[in-house]
Amino acid sequence: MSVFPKISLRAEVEQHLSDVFKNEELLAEMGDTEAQRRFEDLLSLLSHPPAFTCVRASTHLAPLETIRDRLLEELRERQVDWPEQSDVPILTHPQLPDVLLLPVLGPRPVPPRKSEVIVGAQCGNAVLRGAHVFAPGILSTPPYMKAGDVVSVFSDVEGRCTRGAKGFQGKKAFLGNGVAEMSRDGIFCSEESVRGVAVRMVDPVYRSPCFDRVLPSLLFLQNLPSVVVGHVLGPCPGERILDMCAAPGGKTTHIAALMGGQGEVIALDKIARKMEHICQNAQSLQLDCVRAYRFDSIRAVSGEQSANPDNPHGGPPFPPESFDRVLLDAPCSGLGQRPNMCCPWSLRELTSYQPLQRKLFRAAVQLLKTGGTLVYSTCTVTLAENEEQVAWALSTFPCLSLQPQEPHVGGKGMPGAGLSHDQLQLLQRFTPEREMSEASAGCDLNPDAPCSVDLTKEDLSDLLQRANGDTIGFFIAKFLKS
Ligand SMILES: C[S@@+](CC[C@H](N)C(=O)[O-])C[C@H]1O[C@@H](n2cnc3c(N)ncnc32)[C@H](O)[C@@H]1O
Repeated sequence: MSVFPKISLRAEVEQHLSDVFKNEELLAEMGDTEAQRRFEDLLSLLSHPPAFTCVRASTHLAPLETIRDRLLEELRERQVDWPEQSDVPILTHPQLPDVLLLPVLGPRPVPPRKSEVIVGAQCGNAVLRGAHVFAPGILSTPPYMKAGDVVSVFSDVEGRCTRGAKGFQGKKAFLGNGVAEMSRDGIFCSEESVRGVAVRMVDPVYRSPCFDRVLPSLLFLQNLPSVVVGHVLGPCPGERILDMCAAPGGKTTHIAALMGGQGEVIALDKIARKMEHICQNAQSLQLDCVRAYRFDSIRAVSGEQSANPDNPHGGPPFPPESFDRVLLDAPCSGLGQRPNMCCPWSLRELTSYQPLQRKLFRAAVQLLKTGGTLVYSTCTVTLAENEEQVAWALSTFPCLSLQPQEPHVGGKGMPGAGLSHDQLQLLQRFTPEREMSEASAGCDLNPDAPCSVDLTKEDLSDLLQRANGDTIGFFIAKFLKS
């Protein structure tokens, strides 16, 4: 089996999601058969990678065209690895001026070899999105594997393989073939922790360029809906902006770039070890208006109306109404992430996020200035963490109103939380099964015949439609506080 036919979920979770995706309001809108078909498409698409690799270009440092040309040059230099890489088109996006899109080619028919390397599910997901296999991701290799051996790479989708095993008979998904750059002993028997590429993928089931160390100051790998969030927030130079759940800093750095480095972006995250990623990313993208603090954002509102005397450097907690704009990219069940072949969570775990998100939302509303903008986003597909949160927010905070989003490239909100037709239109839900039903599959790139860079207008429009639709699952709501 190349890639799992659909995401594997616990029965109780699948039943819960089925109820959500076939709720009464939704059934009234599209009928039973269509709702069922969309739900099945969703489960199937979640186990596969999105159709495009999206990179955010540092347009605060160089024009988009220059960055695209530099990327093309880089890919041509890597031709030795994959000759067809230089023939893959690099698309720009008409509504996202800092985005470059590269089609992911696959699934390709790749014959598996006898020698098997097993990698952890997270590592496997990265391989399906173009990465090589790094040593820490490897769980099992053949007993005598040496550098130069050709191996087949499999993902341990259920997390059952023990590190250092010499074989594995559990559920595994084939990801493609590669060449070992390290021996088994080099990976498992070293006294220090081993880093670096252990298997270079030469014939992957899904082909997409590896962006490891490619133009690090000019490119940032980011899912398309996440780039949309930065634009929807609409930061302006000179403003003071709060990113409440910021690590690893993808959206923080985007916000800072959109402000041209002028103003202040305060980035908070609760987890200490993640803070260095925010700082490293800001540094590598040459953005010095980011201030990152380890802090629980639920407690980020200070009691006083004046600046916090305990923190002369302007860190948290902050007085109410301190920020022009607030981004709450909330911790969530992450069910929109792709590819994801297996989610082992119980129903209780899956549904545990709503209360935490509401506590964070309360702090966000307090910290936002009157007249300011609040954007709430998640990378999940459930109703409880998305539309239901919007309905709750609108009834709990009369000062909030939903706002149109610019750009709006995703679909509308999902019925089921009692929101009106007009309110749903103001929400942006990225849900890959929408692509299957609404977009034309007109310009499918044949995985084995490299696509010419000269595309017709129609091909380009089909590809962009696909890039907007076949993304990770994601949700965005924009509010004004008055
Ligand atoms: C969806 S991720 C954020 C991704 C980030 N916005 C980006 O674009 O790179 C959610 C983050 O929220 C953080 N988090 C969870 N609870 C938090 C809290 N109470 N206060 C601050 N951060 C929190 C997690 O550590 C995690 O890094």
